[in-house]
Amino acid sequence: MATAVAAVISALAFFLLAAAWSILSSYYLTPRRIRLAMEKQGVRGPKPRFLVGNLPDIAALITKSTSADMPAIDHNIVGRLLPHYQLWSKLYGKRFVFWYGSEPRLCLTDTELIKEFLSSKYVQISGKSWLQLQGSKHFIGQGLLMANGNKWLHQRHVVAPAFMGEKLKNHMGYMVECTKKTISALSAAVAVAGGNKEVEIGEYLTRLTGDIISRTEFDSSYEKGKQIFHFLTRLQSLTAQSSRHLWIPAGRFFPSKFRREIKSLKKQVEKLLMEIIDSRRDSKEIGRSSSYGKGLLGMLLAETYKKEAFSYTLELVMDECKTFFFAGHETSALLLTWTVMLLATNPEWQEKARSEVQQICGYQPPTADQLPKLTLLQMIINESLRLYPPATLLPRMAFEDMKLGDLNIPKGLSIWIPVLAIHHDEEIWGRDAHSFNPDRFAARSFAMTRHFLPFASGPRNCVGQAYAMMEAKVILAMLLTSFSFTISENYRHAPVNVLTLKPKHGVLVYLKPLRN
Ligand code: HEM
Repeated sequence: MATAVAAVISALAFFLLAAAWSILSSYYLTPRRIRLAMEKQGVRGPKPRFLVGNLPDIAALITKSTSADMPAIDHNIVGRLLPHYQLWSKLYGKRFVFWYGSEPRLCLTDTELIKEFLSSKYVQISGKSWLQLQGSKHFIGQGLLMANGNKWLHQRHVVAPAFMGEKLKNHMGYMVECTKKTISALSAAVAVAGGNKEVEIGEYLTRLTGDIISRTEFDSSYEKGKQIFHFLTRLQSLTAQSSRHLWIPAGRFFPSKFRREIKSLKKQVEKLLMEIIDSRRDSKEIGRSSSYGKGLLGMLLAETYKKEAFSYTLELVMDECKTFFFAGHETSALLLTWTVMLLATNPEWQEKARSEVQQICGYQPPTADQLPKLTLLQMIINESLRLYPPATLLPRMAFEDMKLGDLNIPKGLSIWIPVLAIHHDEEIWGRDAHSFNPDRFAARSFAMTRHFLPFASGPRNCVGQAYAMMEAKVILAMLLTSFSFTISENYRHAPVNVLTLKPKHGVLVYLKPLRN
């Protein structure tokens, strides 16, 4: 008996010691090693507090800068959304280290170094950090956005073809069909109001991009896909709220009032996904269908049957479906919403874009061959992505020591790329950096430069970039030939950064039908 008790006590002591060592190493020794390594190279930053780092400073600065709406429609939004970047870059230079809890982050704005860091040379030894993985565990899990190393490489290789070439062109039919429905809904709303109606356009565009991605993923099971996405939207918001304390030691074990709802939503989503998956398998097995479906889900299901070293499990298929919904729907809706706001406040550009669309497409929805000819529209979209990039930041962690230009980056340091600040930098874009001037993209090559990062760059850039551009052009072209839009006097300009860059109160515009 005494030996058994002694064994339990020593196991417990061992466990406690291991836990204490892990906490000491993660929350003190490693951060200290990284801080000293960076200080040696002259890279400094605000003084961190024990455990919380600079989080209280960041929270206080953002709370202050976003406490009120902006007094006018001003595109100079860096100080509002990244006040900590603005303050610390003035004090310590454009390279500085700050602390997200006990995670050190190197702010990097040198676009030459960023290009190198995002290149294929470093793609396998950098990626998503533990904090990011934990935060999205119950939401998008191990899908492409959160995968690292070889797993990422394999997953990317499997899904990328669904968003290229002929497959991409096949999605265009869905885009046109869904946009027609949205235009009918908007026309009906306007008709009720007697021809000039104020609408919050963001709501319509979010539903529209949700419908389109649902078709792209699930083709014939689209209605069920929409149900899934309804649950996922709630799941996304709950997981974001419940992961706020992850930076605290053992924070993931804290009781969360959302835990039960998260579990139940996750179950509901997975049940619906399994129903679609089972019906696809049945159809294929009884010979009613020759494949598992044309959409992304069909492609992924086919992968589960491959006998290769890496094959998709059903869990990973589900994570991938959730990832593509998350990554491919809100970002696109935001691009469209901000573009409508910019066109509604710049009527001369709205008219120019409309003339171009009418000249090239008449009053018909654009065809795939016509899209590259919509060059003014492309310039407008680029300028919108520059001023209001839906993804304002790119965080990546170094998994190994690496040499980046003149910098030695120690393993465990997160690189924080403030895309919004780079897009508004007067040294890069000139003195009108905060103005809406699509002409700056007239020289096509500017969009290709290392200074323009709305979709990141390198091999781990946005896999849906061509899809997003095609979708934006189709929807904007169809909206422009259906309505003219002016900004409502009730619109309040209040960009906020909650994972993505959003208009806090939506975008209120008056729509006027151009045809009966
Ligand atoms: C205007 C719309 C969009 C913007 C601004 C955008 C932006 C981005 C950015 C900045 C990244 C890199 C994120 C990071 O590594 O931290 C990314 C990755 C990704 N995007 Fe997009 N995206 C858009 C639309 C889409 C669409 C339509 C899809 C899918 C159909 C999509 C799917 C993805 C996926 C799966 C990744 C992860 C890629 C990887 O890690 O290999 N995105 N996107």
